[in-house]
Amino acid sequence: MSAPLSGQAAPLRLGIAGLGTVGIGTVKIIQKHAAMLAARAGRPVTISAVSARDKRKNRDADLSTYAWEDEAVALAQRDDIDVFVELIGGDEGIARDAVTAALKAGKDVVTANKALLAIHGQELAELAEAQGRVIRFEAAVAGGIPVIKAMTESLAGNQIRRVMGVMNGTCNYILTRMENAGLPYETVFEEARQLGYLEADPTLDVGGIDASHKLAILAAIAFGTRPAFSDVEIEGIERVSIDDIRRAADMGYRIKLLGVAQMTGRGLEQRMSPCLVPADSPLGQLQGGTNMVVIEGDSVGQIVLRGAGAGEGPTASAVMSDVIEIARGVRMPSFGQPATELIQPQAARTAVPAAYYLRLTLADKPGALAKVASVLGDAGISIDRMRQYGHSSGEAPVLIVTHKTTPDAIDHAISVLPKTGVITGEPVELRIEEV
Ligand SMILES: NC(=O)C1=CN([C@@H]2O[C@H](COP(=O)(O)OP(=O)(O)OC[C@H]3O[C@@H](n4cnc5c(N)ncnc54)[C@H](O)[C@@H]3O)[C@@H](O)[C@H]2O)C=CC1
Ligand SMILES: N[C@@H](CC=O)C(=O)O
Ligand code: NA
Repeated sequence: MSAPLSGQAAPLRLGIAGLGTVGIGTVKIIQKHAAMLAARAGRPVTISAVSARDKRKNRDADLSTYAWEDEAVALAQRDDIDVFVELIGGDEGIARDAVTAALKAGKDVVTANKALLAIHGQELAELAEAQGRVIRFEAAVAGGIPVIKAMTESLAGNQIRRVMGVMNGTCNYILTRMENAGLPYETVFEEARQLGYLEADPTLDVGGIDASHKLAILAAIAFGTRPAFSDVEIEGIERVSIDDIRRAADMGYRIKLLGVAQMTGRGLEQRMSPCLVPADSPLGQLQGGTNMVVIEGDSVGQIVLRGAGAGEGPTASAVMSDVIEIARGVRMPSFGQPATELIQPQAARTAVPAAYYLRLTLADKPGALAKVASVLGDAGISIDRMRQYGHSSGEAPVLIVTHKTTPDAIDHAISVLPKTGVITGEPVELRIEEV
């Protein structure tokens, strides 16, 4: 009887740079499931060498049998590795240098680095193709959710109409915790910091940048365009107040940091902003640090993927899916088609009509509401629902849900409203996304 395939074939040898949450998670899977991985990959998956900033640091895995490199670039160029696994992070500096060095040295690359891909993905994918290598990044978008493979493989027969989702677990944790515990943003932000949820630079999370990196990657795959992170219209969650979360809930909505990408006749729309979604929709129901990606294809209809977007196990699970794909000999182009064929997208600000949520604070005097209604009417905006809240001071909080209107009409109305002299404070305007 012949020996099993995994016993015959040469091992796939990895060099892992970055031994933090994701790096150690990846080492653990390889150590724990060696036989299973070999069977599935058709060959053993081994680690030849590793690299991180501090060799002496105590880590939650036995690394004693692997060679150590102080420099990630040196690791990337070693003769005894086939795949360079970049789990350091950052769009510039060492991660970019090491990935470039690996590709030039003829290695395949697996990375979880969404910032690197969103900003330098085109250049790296072209380099990989020129070298006859692959660069794969399932972990970079929505962590453990297999969204890259879903889009590049399972949905490859569809023209994608729209892709959207909640792709930053920290923001979703903050927003749902604010609602559930009735706490203000600042308190929950501090809680998230204590829990270790925030990136070293928290503005990447709460400023919507991390989620926008992910959206730019998905948009490139969905629409056959070069990744265009700098074209994403970004607004983070810093201005979302507990008041708006409560008022939105009163009207049957939840506030989510939602990314939406779609191709229209005007070009590629990519936006990341706090939006209202129906509380009973799949996105509205999403609690805590979970991610959700919604993909709409012309043949398949709507697909909803939900799961852990971060954390040691889920992210390492995605890294391993790429490693196994490479071990099997699958050579998938990074963005679903050859990088040189991706087109430069024309950036377009969204013109897609939507309903809007407006929260205004009116001076409590006769005719104030009539003036607001007249501004909205003049802008061609029709009111669907309106609610005035009890008040004790001379100010009256008013909530308006409009019928569908254009973003231009809303912008115009918001710019005119303060001139009526009946508005105190900044009007709050949030788009209500149809999901
Ligand atoms: N933590 C998570 O849940 C997720 C992380 N990612 C991405 O995975 C990557 C890694 O993230 P984490 O493991 O969370 O980061 P981490 O901060 O826990 O680990 C980073 C590792 O890189 C090492 N490192 C830093 N500078 C280095 C250098 N010059 N040479 C070699 N190693 C160096 C550090 O020593 C550390 O071991 C990032 O790109 C991140 O955006 C993606 C999805 C989820
Ligand atoms: N900071 C990110 C981690 C993974 O990408 C998040 O909160 O989702
Ligand atoms: Na993923």
